[in-house]
Amino acid sequence: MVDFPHTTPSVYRFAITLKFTDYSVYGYLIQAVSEDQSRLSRKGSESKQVAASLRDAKFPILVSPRCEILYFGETRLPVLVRKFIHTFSIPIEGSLTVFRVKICGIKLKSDVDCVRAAGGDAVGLNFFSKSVRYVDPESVSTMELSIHAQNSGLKRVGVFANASAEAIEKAIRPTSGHPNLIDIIQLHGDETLAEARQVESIGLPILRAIKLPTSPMDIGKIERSVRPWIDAGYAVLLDADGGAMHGGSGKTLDWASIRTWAESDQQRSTWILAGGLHPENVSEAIRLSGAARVDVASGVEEIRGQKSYAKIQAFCQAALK
Ligand SMILES: O=C(O)c1ccccc1NCC(=O)[C@H](O)[C@H](O)COP(=O)(O)O
Repeated sequence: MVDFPHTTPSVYRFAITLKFTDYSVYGYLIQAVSEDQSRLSRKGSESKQVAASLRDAKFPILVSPRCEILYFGETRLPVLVRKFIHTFSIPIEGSLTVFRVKICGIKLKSDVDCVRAAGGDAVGLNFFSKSVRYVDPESVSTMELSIHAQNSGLKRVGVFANASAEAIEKAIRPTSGHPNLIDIIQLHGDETLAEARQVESIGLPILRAIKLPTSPMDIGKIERSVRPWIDAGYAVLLDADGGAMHGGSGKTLDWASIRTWAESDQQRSTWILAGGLHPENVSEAIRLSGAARVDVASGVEEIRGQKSYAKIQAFCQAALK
């Protein structure tokens, strides 16, 4: 897996490393990539340092002599490369380089400033109208909030629940010609894979929230919930089932179960721990679950729907230590 420093988020939204051993698929890939009009370099890359030195290069895809594909895309993987991955069942070793700490449901520019100062690297803009954290995508204040988050170097994750692809697209680009309000689409409802595929056409990476029971689970239960989404190329956010409100429930998952599943996952898929985290339990949650990435909404609020700066600060400090 290649992880870039978070200092250049506007250059690299994510990097993916794929490994394969059968050289016959190599030709297929080159064809797929060039058909997709992506620029291709056959220079090798064997270390993080080499990959990092390519930061300013203009090659979104790099196939190394060791048969690794590195993709440095601004948006999702090119369609034909995705097809390639599925056709040959290539295990994805790294996936969306998303974020380490996301503070979800921000509403104010001062929330953004606080997240940035605390060391968080992503904010969630909640576009689910029934949420207490909802922000109207068509309002000027939301547009300004989004621009401020982008200028602050934070990833902007748009949270949706059961919205159609058309509605999501409209929310992301409320006026024609306006830049996207967000960088990543978080699907937090009961969307099917087929519906998510339609959302893909928008051209932004998708993060799939998987709502799990709060009680202990066996590997099979978690695996059945997450695997179809991981196989489809999405990063997953593991959240406690919040019932009709979908998210922001403040309920915790059984972290030991999550760890057992994660350790059994040979693909080492990208996943984010969410659900009931707060400044006092986040380091324990990370220790028990093995999470490398965390997300929080209600746990950094004193008044429901209103962020507490002391809590954001304490949360980030505990999560990043
Ligand atoms: O936060 C909400 O109100 C919400 C409503 C509907 C769908 C998703 C929502 N939040 C998405 C998130 O990513 C939350 O951070 C996640 O559900 C965890 O919430 P919490 O348990 O409050 O930390």
